[in-house]
Amino acid sequence: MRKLAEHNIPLREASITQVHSVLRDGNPLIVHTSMFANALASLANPKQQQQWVPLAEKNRIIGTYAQTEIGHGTFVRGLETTAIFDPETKEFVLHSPTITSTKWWPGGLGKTANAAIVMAQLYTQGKCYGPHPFFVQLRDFDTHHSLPGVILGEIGPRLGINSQDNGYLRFDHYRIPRTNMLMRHSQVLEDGSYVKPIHNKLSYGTMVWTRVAIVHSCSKKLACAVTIATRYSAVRHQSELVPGKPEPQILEYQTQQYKLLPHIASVFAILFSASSVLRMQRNVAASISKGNVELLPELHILSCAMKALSSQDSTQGIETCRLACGGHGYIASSGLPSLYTSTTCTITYEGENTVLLLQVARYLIKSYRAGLEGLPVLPSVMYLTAPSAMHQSPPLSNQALIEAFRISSANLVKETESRLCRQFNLEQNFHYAWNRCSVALVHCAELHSRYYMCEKFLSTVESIRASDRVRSVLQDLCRLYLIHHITLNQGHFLRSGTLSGVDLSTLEEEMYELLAKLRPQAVPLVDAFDFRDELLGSTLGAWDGRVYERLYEEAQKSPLNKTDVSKAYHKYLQPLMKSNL
Ligand SMILES: CCCCCCCCC/C=C/C(=O)SCCNC(=O)CCNC(=O)[C@H](O)C(C)(C)COP(=O)(O)OP(=O)(O)OC[C@H]1O[C@@H](n2cnc3c(N)ncnc32)[C@H](O)[C@@H]1OP(=O)(O)O
Ligand SMILES: Cc1cc2nc3c(=O)[nH]c(=O)nc-3n(C[C@H](O)[C@H](O)[C@H](O)COP(=O)(O)OP(=O)(O)OC[C@H]3O[C@@H](n4cnc5c(N)ncnc54)[C@H](O)[C@@H]3O)c2cc1C
Repeated sequence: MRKLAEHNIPLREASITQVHSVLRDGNPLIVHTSMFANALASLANPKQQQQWVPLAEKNRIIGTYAQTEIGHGTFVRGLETTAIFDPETKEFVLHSPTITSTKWWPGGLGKTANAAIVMAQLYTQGKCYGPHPFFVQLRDFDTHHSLPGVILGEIGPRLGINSQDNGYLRFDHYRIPRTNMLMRHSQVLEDGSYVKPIHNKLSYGTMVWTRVAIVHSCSKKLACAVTIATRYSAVRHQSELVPGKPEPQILEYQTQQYKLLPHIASVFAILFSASSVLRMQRNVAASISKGNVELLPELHILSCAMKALSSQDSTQGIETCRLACGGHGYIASSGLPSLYTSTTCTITYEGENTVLLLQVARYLIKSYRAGLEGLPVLPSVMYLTAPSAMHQSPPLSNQALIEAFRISSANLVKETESRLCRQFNLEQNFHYAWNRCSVALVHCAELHSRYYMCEKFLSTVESIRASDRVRSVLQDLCRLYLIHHITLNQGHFLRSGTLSGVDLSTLEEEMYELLAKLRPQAVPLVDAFDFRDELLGSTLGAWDGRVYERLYEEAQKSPLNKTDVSKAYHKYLQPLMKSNL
């Protein structure tokens, strides 16, 4: 917090700095500095902002974002917490009517936060208007005691991020002023009448913002993991590459290069996509403040697509890096286990990935159908019905590979849409038919998202300002990324006829050459991420490469090493040894 103040960084931008990496196992303020700060910035009206933002900036108010309930996470429309307007007192009455309506999970809610943005079903004049955000004080601002009518606590240990006190929260007819409803987009007036927003999903804006921030953070986490595993692979010598010769650095093994280099490339692919979605988000935010919501659906879909892909890629990449370090990757001091546990949650939170991919698929199918009917579709999906440009680029050039992605994705959407129609004819119910096609629909979304990420990687590398040597390394990395993902998805390319078996063999051959070509760049590339040792927090990945010394020094810190004979010997082991059991 002191660093943020020193550098004049507004609270809501803290999450896209490295400030949170300092505490590797999560921290209780992360939702305060990210979602809470953003909800105030984007959902509160100017008067409300004047009232709460300065207090939040000074950390007098520490907030969280309380949406998920123990019985409802994905399906936001199904939330049960109610906020019923009482025109007599001009207050909302917040209530948790059932066990399933208990708020569950919000970060920092357990012990840290004294306020929350609560998503609750808004009722006024006897009518329900769906989930809306409310500013709710939970604890006394001086004593920190929870207020009467507010029941809260911490939910217990989790797979990771245990330094963050995820909490639960219930309301017992708890009253808040009318003016605590966040009223930038929709309002309840004094007489109880409801003023609707210009787009009915604007109250979901904080989720969209956070999905974009998550893409950035996934790139950083993966960059940490590849830094650790690559440096370690340059220090570690094992086995014989040629019988009788000295043990080589494990980075010399092609299989090790295959484990690491595509994930180094992935850091750039995710980062460049994140920057592109962030730019779009800033444009959309500016348009919304002028009353234009035209591009909101496109932003929603791209943020869903990139959040899903980047969380999946970084989680898998971190696990591959851990495995690439052999036994030492399993030790906590390597830093890799906590990187994994603090990243795998991004697959689930802020929209479970399958659910987000189905949102993307819904958009793809709708856009495909609109395109066929000659209706306007948004830029990122025009390719679904636009004529193919496959033959315009030299065979197997980068452009040709991007075109192959585009055509394969369009082909898969077309095929899945036909399947959906056939299923609809059988079921006579769109929703059942949709469910019957949902595995294929997720594949459509994944391929489209991968195409977008590949395209962003390539277009950024082509336009980036860099020296020829740096550009050439980035071009090789980008090429490796494209080929790697084509080989992983080869079925789609063969099915669409965009690449032949011979093409795939040629590309595979090139991939193996690229691994060897990029091997000398591996350490400089991860050094260029420029993580301080304190941020990496790894015995395996420190800049000086003193892996064994650090492992040994770290072992000395184990509490069990404080005494030669542990208490457990006297209490359990010695009696056992003497017991003839
Ligand atoms: C340091 C690191 C960082 C900081 C890290 C910070 C730590 C974070 C900690 C974690 C915090 C949390 O998890 S907070 C809780 C997060 N929870 C979630 O993300 C819940 C996920 N669920 C949802 O978002 C929704 O329920 C969703 C699945 C989209 C379905 O919503 P609905 O049922 O209301 O909508 P649907 O019927 O499916 O769709 C209706 C239409 O609305 C559109 N639509 C749906 N959502 C939209 C949206 N947000 N914006 C625009 N449009 C939207 C759809 O595209 C459809 O368009 P048409 O097709 O045109 O009709
Ligand atoms: C570490 C962590 C921190 C969190 N922090 C917060 C926070 O600060 N604030 C907050 O409000 N929430 C928070 N959450 C909650 C989080 O947002 C939800 O867990 C998430 O949205 C998923 O919802 P769920 O748990 O209900 O899963 P579910 O929706 O029950 O998902 C379970 C399974 O059902 C499937 N499924 C669900 N719906 C569909 C569908 N329509 N079609 C196909 N399959 C479906 C999913 O794919 C998944 O496989 C946090 C969660 C975690 C793990």
